Amino acid sequence: MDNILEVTGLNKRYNKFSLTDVSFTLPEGCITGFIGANGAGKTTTIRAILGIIGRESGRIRIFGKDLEGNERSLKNRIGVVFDDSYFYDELSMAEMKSIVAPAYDKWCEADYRMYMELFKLDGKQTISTLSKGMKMKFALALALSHKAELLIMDEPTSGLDPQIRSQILDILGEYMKKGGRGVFFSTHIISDLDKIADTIVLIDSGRIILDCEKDVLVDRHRRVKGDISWLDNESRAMFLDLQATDYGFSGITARLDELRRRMPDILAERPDIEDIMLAYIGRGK
Ligand SMILES: Nc1ncnc2c1ncn2[C@@H]1O[C@H](COP(=O)(O)OP(=O)(O)OP(=O)(O)O)[C@@H](O)[C@H]1O
Repeated sequence: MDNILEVTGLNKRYNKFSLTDVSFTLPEGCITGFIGANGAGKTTTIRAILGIIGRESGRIRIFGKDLEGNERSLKNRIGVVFDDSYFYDELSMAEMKSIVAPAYDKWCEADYRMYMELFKLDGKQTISTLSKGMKMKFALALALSHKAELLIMDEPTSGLDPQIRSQILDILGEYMKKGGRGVFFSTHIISDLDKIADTIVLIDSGRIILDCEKDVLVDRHRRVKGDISWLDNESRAMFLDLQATDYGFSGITARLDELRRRMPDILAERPDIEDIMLAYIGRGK
């Protein structure tokens, strides 16, 4: 399987924040969820990938090509959605589309009309009068109407109601049915990941701390519970995150077998992705 997107050793420095040695890949046929706390560096990473902001070092390869020197041809193959899209508020959607469409060699008016109809959007409506959900759908219609093979989206479902979110996720599922494609999207909504992500990349304070298939991630971890008297310093160290009271403990571990050997009576449950994410970023629930 080829990689659609490869980010290697990306470093970007702001005054009070740095992306440090950010590396991950998006394999063909994969939907990757990009997660992390507020301010962890998701938008900065996405902007650096797209060349919207510069970087100190690092390599970005899209469809096996460096962004530098291939910007025009690569951007033709990428659909981009930001959570606050750069639209001219005073224009109608149809006018905005007329500005965007000529930027793409493979703009497909039929696809655009199909998505506008699916989303029940009327092109004559002025952008300033659109609700957040309508704006997001319009952004998605634009991103999906030029035969893009890679979708990069920054929080495409944030602030949307469950019905619209579900519709957008279904469309992404449909989009992936055609081979050779990939989706990379940031989100705070863990149920989005449950529904459609194949792999998960977790960023914390500008560093990638997990890059893993979703199912493998969940299989590898367990929430373990037991009596407080069973814990000693060595077993405590086997948890990523541990909450203990006078009576019992509960924690996330990737070392279930070792813990079972030391404490045969522990209870082990499958954690959800949020449990695992919080354990890795060190905050606990
Ligand atoms: N142009 C800039 N100049 C200086 N600092 C910036 C700039 N843009 C972003 N930052 C800082 O970089 C850090 C990461 O911001 P970023 O928007 O990438 O986080 P995020 O993970 O997308 O957060 P959220 O989930 O809240 O959207 C923040 O501390 C932010 O203040």
